[in-house]
Amino acid sequence: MTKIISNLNVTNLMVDEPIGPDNPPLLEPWAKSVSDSLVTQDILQMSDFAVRWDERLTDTQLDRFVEDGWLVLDDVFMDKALLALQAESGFIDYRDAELTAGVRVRDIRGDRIRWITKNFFAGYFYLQSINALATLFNQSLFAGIRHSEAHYACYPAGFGYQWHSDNPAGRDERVISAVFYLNDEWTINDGGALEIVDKHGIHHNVMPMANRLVIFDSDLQHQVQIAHRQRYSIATWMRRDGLVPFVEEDN
Ligand SMILES: O=C(O)CCC(=O)C(=O)O
Ligand SMILES: [Fe+2]
Repeated sequence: MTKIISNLNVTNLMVDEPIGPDNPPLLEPWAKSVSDSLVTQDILQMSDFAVRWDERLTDTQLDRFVEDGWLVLDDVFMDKALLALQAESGFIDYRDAELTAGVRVRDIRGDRIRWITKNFFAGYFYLQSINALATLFNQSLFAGIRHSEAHYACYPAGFGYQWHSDNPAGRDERVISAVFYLNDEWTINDGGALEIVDKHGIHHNVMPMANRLVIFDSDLQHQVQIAHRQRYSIATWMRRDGLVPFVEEDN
């Protein structure tokens, strides 16, 4: 009978340049050696999220936004960026959302969320692109936005978010809200529409379809109708205050 001889106990495992304090893992897209030498078309980059916001938003649309308080843009990002956001949204360790008081009230909002920090890849590029949009709002509407914040959100089937405005009573730091949707093939039977009341008191239903960005004045009342299917989105706020943008620890 052949005897299998293992050398596992005697041979040291050889690792080239072991990872340690002097040799950190190259996990961040902006790590120097990655951006210097390895950038290929396959690596996700900020340019994949570039949108010519000044061309996408005509003067007429901007006027309507001021007049009505809301606006919808479709086909916002290129496929690569959309796919990356969809993929990232599927791998997130979501946390229970909280109301402002820090109390979880499942009856009021059923979404599970994760704030976007530098540790996200696609989400962080998305946030930079939204900052470029905020610059356009500052230049054209004197919106006074100083930074943006965003979280991935997942509404399990059977949940929504009751009527609210994004500025709780007495607050006004949020200037403009923007929600980006990630759901392929969403139909009317899937529920989960964003119902928004415009500045004239007219109700509008917006379906949470992939690659759609709805932008609205943060003071407008809105609700998420009950979704009958898992519903993915990125809720985003452009704010006038100068707070540190990341409100949650990275761990
Ligand atoms: O997902 C949506 O359509 C809106 C979410 C929302 O209103 C919020 O998170 O404040
Ligand atoms: Fe909201």
